[in-house]
Amino acid sequence: MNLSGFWEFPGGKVEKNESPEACLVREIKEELAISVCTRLALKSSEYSYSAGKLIRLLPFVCSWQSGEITLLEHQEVRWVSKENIKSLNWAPADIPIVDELFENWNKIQDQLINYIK
Ligand SMILES: Nc1nc2c([nH]c(=O)n2[C@H]2C[C@H](O)[C@@H](COP(=O)(O)OP(=O)(O)OP(=O)(O)O)O2)c(=O)[nH]1
Repeated sequence: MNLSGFWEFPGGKVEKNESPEACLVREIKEELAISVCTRLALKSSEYSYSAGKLIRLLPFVCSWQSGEITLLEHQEVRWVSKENIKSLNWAPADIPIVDELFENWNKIQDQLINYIK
């Protein structure tokens, strides 16, 4: 809630003995009610919102496997294009991830095309 009003990628904290990929699949199911598959890891981002507390974001590009998006925990969801991604008010820790997506948009799309059935 202290990041209320900022845009974030769906996700959450890794539980004990859980891989980052399994965590993301679980969190997206809990938050958006859809099943996804992790496809591509992006660079991690470390950020300190308060002294002595560091968070590390481990981003993955995913493909949507099944289900319809239902907002179970968030206020709003939005699909964004390359043209719009930088204009959103992102949580500070997300900015390097947004920059990586923006810089590599076409390359990432080319890599993901292999997963389209
Ligand atoms: N999911 C997510 N969290 C982010 C992003 N950017 C960012 O700074 N954060 C921060 C907010 C939180 O301090 C932390 C993730 O915590 P969370 O509240 O989403 O985790 P969770 O679902 O496991 O929540 P909880 O069980 O602890 O309540 O990372 C982002 O893009 N996505």
